[in-house]
Amino acid sequence: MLERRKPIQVGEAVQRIMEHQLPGATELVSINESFGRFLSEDIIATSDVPHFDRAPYDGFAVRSVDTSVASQSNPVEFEVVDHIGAGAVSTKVVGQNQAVRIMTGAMMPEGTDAVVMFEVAQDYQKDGKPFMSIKRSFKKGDNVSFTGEDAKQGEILVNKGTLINPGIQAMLATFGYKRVPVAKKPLVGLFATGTELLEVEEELVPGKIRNSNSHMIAAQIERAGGIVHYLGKLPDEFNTCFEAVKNALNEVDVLITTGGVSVGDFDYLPAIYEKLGAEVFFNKVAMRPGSVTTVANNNGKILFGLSGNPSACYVGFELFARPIIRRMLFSEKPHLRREKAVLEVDFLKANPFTRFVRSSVFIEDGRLKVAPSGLDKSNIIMSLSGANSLTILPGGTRGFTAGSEVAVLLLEDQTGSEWPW
Ligand SMILES: Nc1nc2c(c(=O)[nH]1)N[C@H]1C(S)=C(S)[C@@H](COP(=O)(O)OP(=O)(O)OC[C@H]3O[C@@H](n4cnc5c(N)ncnc54)[C@H](O)[C@@H]3O)O[C@H]1N2
Ligand code: MOO
Ligand SMILES: [Mg+2]
Repeated sequence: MLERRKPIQVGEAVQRIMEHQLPGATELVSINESFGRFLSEDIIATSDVPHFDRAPYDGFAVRSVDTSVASQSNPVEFEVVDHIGAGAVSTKVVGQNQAVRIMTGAMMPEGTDAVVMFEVAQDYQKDGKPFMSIKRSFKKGDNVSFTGEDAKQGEILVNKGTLINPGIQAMLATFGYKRVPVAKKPLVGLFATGTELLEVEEELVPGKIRNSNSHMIAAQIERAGGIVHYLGKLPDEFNTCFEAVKNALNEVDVLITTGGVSVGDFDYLPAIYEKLGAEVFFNKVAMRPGSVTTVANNNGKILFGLSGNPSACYVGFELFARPIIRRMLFSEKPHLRREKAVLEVDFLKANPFTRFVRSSVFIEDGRLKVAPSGLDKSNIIMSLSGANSLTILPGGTRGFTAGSEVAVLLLEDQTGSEWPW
Protein backbone atom coordinates (compact mmCIF):
# COMPACT_ATOMS: atom_id res chain seq x y z
CA MET A 1 0.00 0.00 0.00
CA LEU A 2 1.20 3.49 -0.81
CA GLU A 3 2.79 5.18 2.15
CA ARG A 4 1.18 8.56 2.88
CA ARG A 5 3.81 11.14 3.71
CA LYS A 6 3.12 14.03 6.01
CA PRO A 7 4.62 17.29 4.74
CA ILE A 8 6.40 19.58 7.19
CA GLN A 9 7.10 23.28 6.72
CA VAL A 10 10.41 24.29 5.12
CA GLY A 11 11.55 26.14 8.24
CA GLU A 12 11.00 23.13 10.42
CA ALA A 13 12.83 20.90 7.95
CA VAL A 14 15.84 23.22 7.95
CA GLN A 15 15.85 23.34 11.73
CA ARG A 16 15.71 19.58 12.11
CA ILE A 17 18.83 19.27 9.97
CA MET A 18 20.71 22.10 11.63
CA GLU A 19 20.21 20.56 15.06
CA HIS A 20 22.42 17.77 13.83
CA GLN A 21 25.12 20.03 12.54
CA LEU A 22 28.46 18.38 12.02
CA PRO A 23 31.64 19.77 13.57
CA GLY A 24 33.98 21.77 11.36
CA ALA A 25 37.69 21.03 11.25
CA THR A 26 40.64 23.32 10.74
CA GLU A 27 43.81 23.06 8.67
CA LEU A 28 46.74 25.36 7.98
CA VAL A 29 47.37 26.34 4.37
CA SER A 30 49.96 28.60 2.81
CA ILE A 31 48.79 32.17 2.40
CA ASN A 32 49.25 31.61 -1.34
CA GLU A 33 46.49 29.02 -1.27
CA SER A 34 44.13 30.73 1.16
CA PHE A 35 42.17 32.94 -1.24
CA GLY A 36 38.56 31.73 -1.45
CA ARG A 37 38.84 29.62 1.72
CA PHE A 38 36.93 30.26 4.96
CA LEU A 39 38.80 31.40 8.08
CA SER A 40 38.64 28.92 10.94
CA GLU A 41 39.92 31.44 13.50
CA ASP A 42 39.41 35.15 14.05
CA ILE A 43 42.18 37.33 12.62
CA ILE A 44 43.80 39.33 15.39
CA ALA A 45 46.22 42.20 14.75
CA THR A 46 49.67 40.88 15.75
CA SER A 47 51.11 44.41 15.73
CA ASP A 48 50.05 48.01 15.29
CA VAL A 49 49.70 49.04 11.65
CA PRO A 50 51.72 50.97 10.80
CA HIS A 51 54.10 50.03 13.58
CA PHE A 52 56.00 53.35 13.33
CA ASP A 53 54.97 56.91 12.46
CA ARG A 54 55.66 57.47 8.79
CA ALA A 55 55.42 60.00 5.99
CA PRO A 56 52.36 59.68 3.73
CA TYR A 57 53.87 62.08 1.16
CA ASP A 58 57.20 62.84 -0.49
CA GLY A 59 58.54 66.03 1.12
CA PHE A 60 60.36 67.27 4.21
CA ALA A 61 59.94 66.09 7.80
CA VAL A 62 60.06 69.09 10.15
CA ARG A 63 59.40 70.14 13.74
CA SER A 64 56.04 71.93 13.55
CA VAL A 65 57.10 74.47 16.19
CA ASP A 66 59.71 75.83 13.76
CA THR A 67 56.99 76.57 11.18
CA SER A 68 54.69 78.60 13.43
CA VAL A 69 55.82 82.01 12.21
CA ALA A 70 55.98 81.10 8.50
CA SER A 71 53.70 83.11 6.17
CA GLN A 72 53.55 84.50 2.62
CA SER A 73 55.51 87.55 3.75
CA ASN A 74 57.74 85.68 6.15
CA PRO A 75 59.23 82.51 4.65
CA VAL A 76 61.04 80.27 7.13
CA GLU A 77 64.23 78.51 6.10
CA PHE A 78 65.30 74.99 7.04
CA GLU A 79 68.63 73.24 6.64
CA VAL A 80 68.11 69.79 5.10
CA VAL A 81 70.26 67.49 7.22
CA ASP A 82 69.38 64.06 5.85
CA HIS A 83 67.70 62.32 2.91
CA ILE A 84 65.75 59.06 3.33
CA GLY A 85 63.52 56.82 1.27
CA ALA A 86 61.02 54.18 2.41
CA GLY A 87 62.78 51.42 4.31
CA ALA A 88 65.57 53.69 5.57
CA VAL A 89 65.74 55.10 9.09
CA SER A 90 67.41 58.47 9.68
CA THR A 91 70.10 58.48 12.35
CA LYS A 92 69.86 62.25 12.74
CA VAL A 93 68.13 63.96 15.63
CA VAL A 94 66.46 66.91 13.94
CA GLY A 95 67.17 70.22 15.67
CA GLN A 96 65.76 73.73 15.39
CA ASN A 97 65.10 74.83 11.79
CA GLN A 98 66.37 71.56 10.42
CA ALA A 99 64.48 69.18 8.13
CA VAL A 100 64.92 65.73 6.59
CA ARG A 101 64.10 65.13 2.97
CA ILE A 102 61.74 62.13 3.27
CA MET A 103 59.84 59.87 0.86
CA THR A 104 56.40 58.32 1.25
CA GLY A 105 56.50 55.36 3.63
CA ALA A 106 59.73 56.32 5.41
CA MET A 107 59.82 56.46 9.20
CA MET A 108 59.52 59.92 10.74
CA PRO A 109 62.97 61.00 12.01
CA GLU A 110 63.39 61.65 15.71
CA GLY A 111 62.17 65.10 16.70
CA THR A 112 59.98 65.67 13.65
CA ASP A 113 56.18 65.77 13.84
CA ALA A 114 54.93 67.09 10.48
CA VAL A 115 55.61 66.62 6.78
CA VAL A 116 55.80 69.45 4.25
CA MET A 117 54.88 68.21 0.77
CA PHE A 118 57.36 69.05 -2.00
CA GLU A 119 54.64 71.09 -3.70
CA VAL A 120 54.57 73.72 -0.92
CA ALA A 121 58.34 73.98 -0.33
CA GLN A 122 61.06 75.82 -2.19
CA ASP A 123 64.32 73.88 -2.18
CA TYR A 124 67.70 75.27 -3.11
CA GLN A 125 71.43 75.02 -2.39
CA LYS A 126 73.45 77.48 -0.31
CA ASP A 127 77.25 77.09 -0.10
CA GLY A 128 76.78 73.60 -1.56
CA LYS A 129 74.36 72.60 1.22
CA PRO A 130 70.67 71.78 0.73
CA PHE A 131 68.05 74.12 2.19
CA MET A 132 64.30 74.61 1.81
CA SER A 133 61.85 77.25 2.84
CA ILE A 134 58.09 77.40 3.42
CA LYS A 135 55.51 80.16 3.52
CA ARG A 136 52.90 78.58 5.78
CA SER A 137 52.75 76.98 9.21
CA PHE A 138 52.13 73.31 10.06
CA LYS A 139 50.59 71.79 13.14
CA LYS A 140 51.94 68.82 15.04
CA GLY A 141 50.79 65.71 13.20
CA ASP A 142 50.12 67.42 9.86
CA ASN A 143 50.72 64.89 7.07
CA VAL A 144 51.85 62.12 9.39
CA SER A 145 50.57 58.58 9.19
CA PHE A 146 50.49 57.53 12.84
CA THR A 147 51.41 54.27 14.52
CA GLY A 148 48.27 52.15 14.87
CA GLU A 149 46.04 54.36 12.70
CA ASP A 150 45.16 51.38 10.49
CA ALA A 151 44.96 48.70 13.21
CA LYS A 152 45.81 48.38 16.90
CA GLN A 153 47.67 45.35 18.17
CA GLY A 154 45.26 42.80 19.69
CA GLU A 155 42.21 44.06 17.80
CA ILE A 156 39.91 41.37 16.29
CA LEU A 157 39.68 42.34 12.65
CA VAL A 158 37.80 39.55 10.87
CA ASN A 159 35.67 36.81 12.36
CA LYS A 160 36.14 33.16 11.73
CA GLY A 161 33.82 31.76 9.09
CA THR A 162 34.55 34.70 6.76
CA LEU A 163 35.40 33.97 3.14
CA ILE A 164 38.94 35.15 2.41
CA ASN A 165 38.82 37.94 -0.16
CA PRO A 166 41.68 39.96 -1.66
CA GLY A 167 41.48 42.50 1.20
CA ILE A 168 41.79 39.74 3.78
CA GLN A 169 44.78 38.41 1.85
CA ALA A 170 46.44 41.83 2.32
CA MET A 171 45.59 41.76 6.01
CA LEU A 172 46.98 38.25 6.49
CA ALA A 173 50.25 39.24 4.84
CA THR A 174 50.46 42.43 6.91
CA PHE A 175 50.26 40.39 10.11
CA GLY A 176 52.73 37.76 9.03
CA TYR A 177 50.37 34.85 8.50
CA LYS A 178 52.59 32.69 6.32
CA ARG A 179 50.19 29.86 7.06
CA VAL A 180 46.52 30.58 7.47
CA PRO A 181 44.04 28.65 9.64
CA VAL A 182 41.15 27.77 7.35
CA ALA A 183 38.16 25.46 7.59
CA LYS A 184 38.80 22.07 6.10
CA LYS A 185 36.50 21.66 3.13
CA PRO A 186 33.82 19.09 3.93
CA LEU A 187 34.04 16.02 1.74
CA VAL A 188 30.67 15.56 0.12
CA GLY A 189 29.92 12.23 -1.52
CA LEU A 190 27.61 12.22 -4.50
CA PHE A 191 25.67 9.47 -6.28
CA ALA A 192 23.20 9.94 -9.10
CA THR A 193 20.61 7.16 -9.20
CA GLY A 194 18.53 6.14 -12.19
CA THR A 195 18.64 3.31 -14.71
CA GLU A 196 17.76 5.87 -17.36
CA LEU A 197 20.98 7.82 -16.91
CA LEU A 198 23.63 8.09 -19.61
CA GLU A 199 27.09 9.53 -19.21
CA VAL A 200 27.68 12.94 -20.71
CA GLU A 201 29.55 11.53 -23.72
CA GLU A 202 26.96 8.87 -24.56
CA GLU A 203 24.57 9.14 -27.53
CA LEU A 204 20.90 9.63 -26.75
CA VAL A 205 18.70 6.53 -27.10
CA PRO A 206 14.94 6.25 -26.56
CA GLY A 207 13.97 6.30 -22.87
CA LYS A 208 17.35 7.39 -21.60
CA ILE A 209 18.69 10.84 -20.68
CA ARG A 210 22.09 12.23 -19.84
CA ASN A 211 22.89 12.54 -16.16
CA SER A 212 22.87 16.28 -15.56
CA ASN A 213 22.21 16.30 -11.81
CA SER A 214 25.62 15.11 -10.75
CA HIS A 215 27.34 17.88 -12.73
CA MET A 216 24.93 20.45 -11.38
CA ILE A 217 25.21 19.32 -7.76
CA ALA A 218 29.00 19.01 -8.01
CA ALA A 219 29.10 22.69 -8.96
CA GLN A 220 26.70 23.57 -6.15
CA ILE A 221 28.87 21.69 -3.63
CA GLU A 222 31.90 23.65 -4.80
CA ARG A 223 29.99 26.93 -4.74
CA ALA A 224 28.99 26.19 -1.15
CA GLY A 225 32.64 25.50 -0.24
CA GLY A 226 32.80 21.69 -0.14
CA ILE A 227 34.88 19.11 -1.98
CA VAL A 228 33.00 16.82 -4.34
CA HIS A 229 33.64 13.12 -4.08
CA TYR A 230 31.73 11.86 -7.09
CA LEU A 231 30.93 8.21 -6.61
CA GLY A 232 29.22 7.58 -9.93
CA LYS A 233 25.74 6.72 -11.10
CA LEU A 234 23.73 3.81 -9.86
CA PRO A 235 20.97 1.80 -11.54
CA ASP A 236 17.59 1.56 -9.80
CA GLU A 237 18.39 -1.77 -8.11
CA PHE A 238 17.96 -2.09 -4.38
CA ASN A 239 20.97 -4.22 -3.51
CA THR A 240 23.42 -2.32 -5.71
CA CYS A 241 22.25 1.00 -4.27
CA PHE A 242 22.18 -0.23 -0.69
CA GLU A 243 25.74 -1.57 -0.80
CA ALA A 244 27.03 1.52 -2.57
CA VAL A 245 25.42 3.93 -0.09
CA LYS A 246 26.52 1.88 2.93
CA ASN A 247 30.13 1.74 1.79
CA ALA A 248 30.26 5.38 0.78
CA LEU A 249 29.21 6.48 4.27
CA ASN A 250 32.63 5.48 5.61
CA GLU A 251 34.41 7.69 3.11
CA VAL A 252 32.66 11.05 3.33
CA ASP A 253 31.39 13.69 5.76
CA VAL A 254 28.04 14.11 4.03
CA LEU A 255 26.38 11.96 1.37
CA ILE A 256 24.11 13.26 -1.35
CA THR A 257 22.04 11.10 -3.67
CA THR A 258 19.80 12.32 -6.44
CA GLY A 259 16.67 10.48 -7.55
CA GLY A 260 14.76 7.54 -6.17
CA VAL A 261 13.20 9.26 -3.16
CA SER A 262 9.57 9.43 -4.20
CA VAL A 263 6.93 6.71 -4.08
CA GLY A 264 7.72 4.96 -7.36
CA ASP A 265 8.27 1.21 -7.57
CA PHE A 266 11.97 1.78 -8.28
CA ASP A 267 12.50 4.61 -5.80
CA TYR A 268 14.68 2.71 -3.35
CA LEU A 269 16.16 5.41 -1.13
CA PRO A 270 13.39 5.21 1.52
CA ALA A 271 13.95 1.44 1.86
CA ILE A 272 17.70 1.97 1.96
CA TYR A 273 17.39 4.41 4.89
CA GLU A 274 15.19 1.89 6.63
CA LYS A 275 17.61 -0.99 6.16
CA LEU A 276 20.52 1.16 7.32
CA GLY A 277 18.55 2.05 10.45
CA ALA A 278 18.99 5.75 9.66
CA GLU A 279 16.88 8.33 11.49
CA VAL A 280 14.74 10.08 8.84
CA PHE A 281 14.32 13.78 9.71
CA PHE A 282 11.61 14.21 7.08
CA ASN A 283 10.53 12.77 3.75
CA LYS A 284 8.05 15.39 2.61
CA VAL A 285 8.37 19.16 2.72
CA ALA A 286 5.59 21.64 2.02
CA MET A 287 7.49 23.20 -0.87
CA ARG A 288 7.67 23.16 -4.66
CA PRO A 289 9.86 21.99 -6.19
CA GLY A 290 11.58 19.46 -3.99
CA SER A 291 8.65 18.25 -1.91
CA VAL A 292 10.00 14.71 -1.84
CA THR A 293 13.43 15.75 -0.49
CA THR A 294 14.36 13.29 2.25
CA VAL A 295 17.07 13.85 4.82
CA ALA A 296 18.33 11.28 7.30
CA ASN A 297 21.03 10.83 9.92
CA ASN A 298 23.07 7.65 9.94
CA ASN A 299 25.42 7.54 12.93
CA GLY A 300 26.17 11.24 12.69
CA LYS A 301 26.53 11.31 8.89
CA ILE A 302 23.81 13.23 7.11
CA LEU A 303 22.29 11.72 4.00
CA PHE A 304 20.57 14.10 1.63
CA GLY A 305 18.13 12.26 -0.61
CA LEU A 306 17.54 14.94 -3.20
CA SER A 307 14.87 14.56 -5.81
CA GLY A 308 15.79 13.32 -9.27
CA ASN A 309 13.91 16.13 -10.96
CA PRO A 310 16.64 18.68 -11.77
CA SER A 311 14.99 21.83 -10.45
CA ALA A 312 13.79 20.03 -7.32
CA CYS A 313 17.28 18.65 -6.82
CA TYR A 314 18.84 22.11 -7.19
CA VAL A 315 16.48 23.79 -4.73
CA GLY A 316 16.74 20.94 -2.22
CA PHE A 317 20.51 21.31 -2.19
CA GLU A 318 20.46 25.07 -1.65
CA LEU A 319 17.91 25.00 1.17
CA PHE A 320 19.09 21.94 3.06
CA ALA A 321 22.64 20.88 2.15
CA ARG A 322 24.28 24.28 1.67
CA PRO A 323 23.78 25.43 5.28
CA ILE A 324 25.30 22.21 6.63
CA ILE A 325 28.37 22.74 4.44
CA ARG A 326 28.63 26.41 5.42
CA ARG A 327 28.32 25.52 9.13
CA MET A 328 31.21 23.10 8.71
CA LEU A 329 33.08 26.12 7.31
CA PHE A 330 32.33 27.97 10.59
CA SER A 331 29.83 30.37 9.05
CA GLU A 332 27.54 32.23 11.45
CA LYS A 333 25.25 32.93 8.49
CA PRO A 334 25.10 29.61 6.67
CA HIS A 335 21.75 30.12 4.93
CA LEU A 336 21.14 31.87 1.63
CA ARG A 337 20.89 35.62 2.01
CA ARG A 338 17.28 36.79 1.98
CA GLU A 339 16.29 40.14 0.53
CA LYS A 340 13.15 41.87 -0.69
CA ALA A 341 12.58 42.52 -4.37
CA VAL A 342 9.85 43.81 -6.64
CA LEU A 343 8.26 41.18 -8.89
CA GLU A 344 8.61 42.26 -12.52
CA VAL A 345 5.90 40.02 -14.00
CA ASP A 346 2.68 38.35 -12.89
CA PHE A 347 3.05 34.93 -11.29
CA LEU A 348 -0.51 33.77 -11.09
CA LYS A 349 -0.22 30.08 -10.19
CA ALA A 350 -1.88 29.24 -6.88
CA ASN A 351 0.55 28.00 -4.26
CA PRO A 352 -0.72 25.28 -1.95
CA PHE A 353 2.93 24.71 -0.91
CA THR A 354 5.61 27.40 -0.60
CA ARG A 355 7.13 27.84 -4.02
CA PHE A 356 10.80 28.56 -4.69
CA VAL A 357 10.86 30.03 -8.17
CA ARG A 358 14.18 29.98 -10.02
CA SER A 359 14.68 33.62 -10.73
CA SER A 360 16.94 36.31 -11.94
CA VAL A 361 17.38 39.36 -9.70
CA PHE A 362 18.76 42.60 -11.03
CA ILE A 363 19.15 46.17 -9.85
CA GLU A 364 17.23 48.89 -11.66
CA ASP A 365 17.09 52.49 -10.46
CA GLY A 366 18.58 51.41 -7.17
CA ARG A 367 15.86 48.81 -6.51
CA LEU A 368 16.16 45.06 -6.47
CA LYS A 369 13.83 43.51 -9.04
CA VAL A 370 13.14 39.90 -9.85
CA ALA A 371 11.64 37.78 -12.62
CA PRO A 372 11.42 34.00 -13.10
CA SER A 373 14.38 32.72 -15.12
CA GLY A 374 12.27 30.25 -17.11
CA LEU A 375 9.59 27.60 -16.85
CA ASP A 376 8.59 26.83 -13.30
CA LYS A 377 8.29 23.03 -13.23
CA SER A 378 10.41 20.69 -11.19
CA ASN A 379 11.59 18.63 -14.19
CA ILE A 380 12.92 21.71 -15.98
CA ILE A 381 16.65 22.20 -16.48
CA MET A 382 16.90 25.29 -18.67
CA SER A 383 15.52 27.79 -16.13
CA LEU A 384 18.47 26.99 -13.88
CA SER A 385 21.10 28.54 -16.10
CA GLY A 386 19.82 32.09 -15.60
CA ALA A 387 18.92 31.63 -11.94
CA ASN A 388 20.83 33.78 -9.47
CA SER A 389 18.04 33.67 -6.90
CA LEU A 390 14.97 31.84 -5.68
CA THR A 391 11.80 33.86 -5.26
CA ILE A 392 9.82 32.65 -2.25
CA LEU A 393 6.10 32.61 -2.86
CA PRO A 394 4.44 31.51 0.40
CA GLY A 395 2.05 28.56 0.47
CA GLY A 396 -1.69 29.17 0.66
CA THR A 397 -1.62 32.12 -1.75
CA ARG A 398 -3.35 32.56 -5.11
CA GLY A 399 -0.47 34.00 -7.05
CA PHE A 400 1.25 37.36 -7.23
CA THR A 401 0.91 40.28 -9.61
CA ALA A 402 3.73 42.35 -11.09
CA GLY A 403 4.80 45.10 -8.68
CA SER A 404 4.29 42.95 -5.56
CA GLU A 405 7.10 42.89 -3.04
CA VAL A 406 8.46 39.37 -2.65
CA ALA A 407 11.24 37.71 -0.69
CA VAL A 408 14.22 36.38 -2.65
CA LEU A 409 17.11 34.15 -1.70
CA LEU A 410 20.37 35.15 -3.37
CA LEU A 411 22.30 32.20 -4.77
CA GLU A 412 25.56 33.92 -5.64
CA ASP A 413 25.91 36.11 -2.56
CA GLN A 414 28.55 35.27 0.04
CA THR A 415 27.09 37.23 2.96
CA GLY A 416 24.45 34.65 3.87
CA SER A 417 21.65 34.88 6.44
CA GLU A 418 21.11 33.63 9.92
CA TRP A 419 18.11 31.45 10.55
CA PRO A 420 15.20 32.21 10.46
CA TRP A 421 15.37 34.17 7.25
N1 LIG B 1 2.62 9.22 -7.35
C1 LIG B 1 3.51 10.19 -7.15
N2 LIG B 1 4.45 10.40 -8.06
C2 LIG B 1 5.36 11.36 -7.86
C3 LIG B 1 5.28 12.18 -6.71
C4 LIG B 1 4.28 11.94 -5.78
O1 LIG B 1 4.18 12.63 -4.76
N3 LIG B 1 3.43 10.94 -6.03
N4 LIG B 1 6.18 13.21 -6.59
C5 LIG B 1 6.65 13.77 -7.82
C6 LIG B 1 7.61 14.78 -7.56
S1 LIG B 1 7.02 16.21 -6.92
C7 LIG B 1 8.90 14.60 -7.87
S2 LIG B 1 9.97 15.92 -7.65
C8 LIG B 1 9.43 13.36 -8.40
C9 LIG B 1 10.63 12.94 -7.58
O2 LIG B 1 11.10 11.73 -8.01
P1 LIG B 1 12.41 11.05 -7.43
O3 LIG B 1 13.10 11.99 -6.52
O4 LIG B 1 12.02 9.74 -6.91
O5 LIG B 1 13.34 10.94 -8.67
P2 LIG B 1 13.29 9.89 -9.88
O6 LIG B 1 11.96 9.26 -9.89
O7 LIG B 1 14.47 9.05 -9.78
O8 LIG B 1 13.46 10.88 -11.10
C10 LIG B 1 12.53 11.92 -11.34
C11 LIG B 1 12.82 12.55 -12.70
O9 LIG B 1 14.11 13.11 -12.69
C12 LIG B 1 14.94 12.56 -13.75
N5 LIG B 1 16.31 12.41 -13.24
C13 LIG B 1 16.68 11.58 -12.26
N6 LIG B 1 18.02 11.66 -12.06
C14 LIG B 1 18.49 12.54 -12.96
C15 LIG B 1 19.78 13.00 -13.28
N7 LIG B 1 20.86 12.58 -12.59
N8 LIG B 1 19.92 13.92 -14.25
C16 LIG B 1 18.83 14.35 -14.94
N9 LIG B 1 17.57 13.94 -14.69
C17 LIG B 1 17.40 13.03 -13.73
C18 LIG B 1 14.31 11.22 -13.99
O10 LIG B 1 14.63 10.72 -15.25
C19 LIG B 1 12.84 11.53 -13.80
O11 LIG B 1 12.31 12.11 -14.97
O12 LIG B 1 8.49 12.32 -8.35
C20 LIG B 1 7.20 12.72 -8.79
N10 LIG B 1 6.35 11.58 -8.81
O1 MOO C 1 9.26 17.37 -5.24
MO1 MOO C 1 8.58 17.76 -6.65
O2 MOO C 1 9.87 18.71 -7.19
O3 MOO C 1 7.84 18.95 -5.54
O4 MOO C 1 8.01 18.87 -7.80
MG1 LIG D 1 10.89 8.55 -8.59
